[in-house]
Amino acid sequence: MKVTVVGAGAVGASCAEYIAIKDFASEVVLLDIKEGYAEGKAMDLMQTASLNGFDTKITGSTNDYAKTANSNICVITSGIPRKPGMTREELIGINAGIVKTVSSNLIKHSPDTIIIVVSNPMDTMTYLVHKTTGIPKNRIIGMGGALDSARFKYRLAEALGAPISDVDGMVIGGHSDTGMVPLTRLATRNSVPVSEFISKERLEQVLQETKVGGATLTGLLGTSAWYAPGAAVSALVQAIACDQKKIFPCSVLVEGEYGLNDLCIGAPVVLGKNGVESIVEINLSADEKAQMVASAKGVSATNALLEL
Ligand SMILES: NC(=O)c1ccc[n+]([C@@H]2O[C@H](COP(=O)([O-])OP(=O)(O)OC[C@H]3O[C@@H](n4cnc5c(N)ncnc54)[C@H](O)[C@@H]3O)[C@@H](O)[C@H]2O)c1
Ligand SMILES: O=C(O)C[C@H](O)C(=O)O
Repeated sequence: MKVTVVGAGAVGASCAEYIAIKDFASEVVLLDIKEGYAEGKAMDLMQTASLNGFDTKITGSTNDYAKTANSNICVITSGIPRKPGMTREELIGINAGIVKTVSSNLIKHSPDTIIIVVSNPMDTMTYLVHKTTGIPKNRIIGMGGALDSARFKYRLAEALGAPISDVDGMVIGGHSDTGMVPLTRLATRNSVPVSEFISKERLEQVLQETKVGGATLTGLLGTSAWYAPGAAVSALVQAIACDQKKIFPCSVLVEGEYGLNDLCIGAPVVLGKNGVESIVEINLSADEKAQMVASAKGVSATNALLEL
């Protein structure tokens, strides 16, 4: 199993590290445009192998896509992150050009690859990859919901005073400060609805904290987060590489699912060796459906800014 990660910055390196530590891939290629940067990160990570006990071979490349040839999975993290006070949508001007060039180079060398898009604004960047590469929709996956759901579980556990492993919950919709749809109605503590443990008001606070999870970290760090994003990407890569058939909310092209068309947006999907094996349509309440429609409107408005 060969995995390429484009962008050896904060998220790309964290993602490569988690993939290596889980030890399911034979090879990870890190590629960056900055001279020597990916090679340096790869060497540093390889020097953790004997300490962390993995055999995954990590190599670096300065913009040489020949080294990525025949990758089974390619992750795109190249592009600029936001600064405090910015929205993810404001990154479109620079990141669209980067994602378009990078995805085209990847496909040239790995025509059968599955692409995971991370660069922001992620739903729009995922749509851009659809529009410009023409590869089948099951092989283009945007990472956002897996991260947002992890943050949701963190906030739920905090509110419940429970261990995170006791909590389950999912966030669908767009990966934006206003577009996320945390499914509080379906969240559970060991299969008991969380509403049985905490008040409506506290649950509303959890929902709001989840939606601005990325912005909160950006305010604290001065740039956006990388540990949980890297871990979320590595979980998707592992589900595909190991054909786990696990459900994750991912940004995928919807063609009628949830009543939506012609955009990529977060929905629960089964991930396996073919990438998106299926989109799972869960029964949403009228309010949740309305939130999905509003979220889709926001994503489509950003998509309209693309020069396709
Ligand atoms: N979808 C998500 O949940 C999620 C989570 C975190 C970050 N992000 C996004 O991921 C992106 C990367 O964030 P980061 O914190 O790693 O940023 P970073 O600045 O640390 O790293 C980005 C890297 O991309 C490289 N790069 C730029 N143009 C390139 C090109 N054409 N080819 C190859 N490499 C190129 C840069 O040299 C840099 O090393 C940002 O757009 C950020 O908003 C998304
Ligand atoms: O918040 C950001 O800009 C980065 C990422 O989308 C995140 O949610 O951490």
